[in-house]
Amino acid sequence: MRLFALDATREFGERMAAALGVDLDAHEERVFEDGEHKARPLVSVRDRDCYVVQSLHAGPDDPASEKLVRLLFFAATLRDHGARRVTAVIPYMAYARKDRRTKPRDPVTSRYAAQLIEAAGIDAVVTLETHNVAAWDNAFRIPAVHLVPHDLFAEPARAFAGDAPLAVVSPDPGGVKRAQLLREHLEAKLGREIGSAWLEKRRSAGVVSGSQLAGDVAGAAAILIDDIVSTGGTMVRAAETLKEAGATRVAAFAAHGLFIDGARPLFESPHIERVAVTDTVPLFRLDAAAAERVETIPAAPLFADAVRRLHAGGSISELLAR
Ligand SMILES: Nc1ncnc2c1ncn2[C@@H]1O[C@H](COP(=O)(O)O)[C@@H](O)[C@H]1O
Ligand SMILES: O=P(O)(O)OC[C@H]1O[C@H](OP(=O)(O)OP(=O)(O)O)[C@H](O)[C@@H]1O
Repeated sequence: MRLFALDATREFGERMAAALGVDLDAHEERVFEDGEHKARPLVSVRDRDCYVVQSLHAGPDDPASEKLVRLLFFAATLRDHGARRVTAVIPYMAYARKDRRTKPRDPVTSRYAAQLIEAAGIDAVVTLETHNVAAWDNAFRIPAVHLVPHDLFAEPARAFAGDAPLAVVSPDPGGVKRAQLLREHLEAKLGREIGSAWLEKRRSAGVVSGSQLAGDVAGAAAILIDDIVSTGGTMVRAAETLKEAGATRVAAFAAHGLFIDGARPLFESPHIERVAVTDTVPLFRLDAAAAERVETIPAAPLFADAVRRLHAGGSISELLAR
């Protein structure tokens, strides 16, 4: 096996390598004077099963599209030099939110990103909790592994709720299945019944509307679960509605913490007691006080386990059933 982490995702790659008990394989990334770049492996990849780690969130130094292009070019380079298989390990998948047309003549960018990945000669992809699982599954013809963070959230959920009644809530209709699966996982893990609810939400031209709540959260500690926290607006709106409906406390859990502009509304909200995300996106947009309030759960061991199984022909379904 060869395990590479591109420079922008070096730290996450190192955490994966540590979980796998290996060192990252060496590569070189150079930027030319005009801003163009090249990357090459510094070890032979002939007949090797290669894994390339690159998280496609924007910032702190490069936009998402730059990181995507670097991943594509490096994967193509590995193929050119005889790699037997190339798997892209993408902790945070960019452009996943543009999974459908919402305006006339809109793009479906999530599918175009998948087409580019396939065109670069990548044989398989692995990501964590993308925006729309159906869109992810349908965009690729190559094996596309979708990991979920349910087990990563079990201990934070237990610590948050204690013995109080607990409800798992989706802040929008698109996340109902995600919340349902987390709730089922937590019921099995915590050994007790957990309630559910979901909220109405519509985003158009940058404006978010809708606030109806389906489900009963009165007297319960509520965990909001989402794929991403971006500005934090979705979580704040949902937390207000839950408190009005009688939830005693609210926590905001998401797989990916983008925390755009420091997500100030989230950290200033009197309604959100706890924030938990995985480490697929570093907290570079948060000041020290906000970062202190975030519980960051390592996802690298989960990715390492997935890579171990992919390399050995093991079961990903078993991994996700834990
Ligand atoms: N990066 C994105 N930020 C905000 N909204 C996004 C992003 N990517 C896709 N979307 C989706 O676009 C529509 C809203 O866009 P309109 O042009 O106003 O229809 C909404 O479904 C977002 O999820
Ligand atoms: O922190 P925020 O800035 O509120 O952004 C985060 C929200 O944005 C995404 O949904 P989006 O509204 O784009 O999805 P949809 O239109 O597909 O429901 C995501 O699933 C979160 O719910």
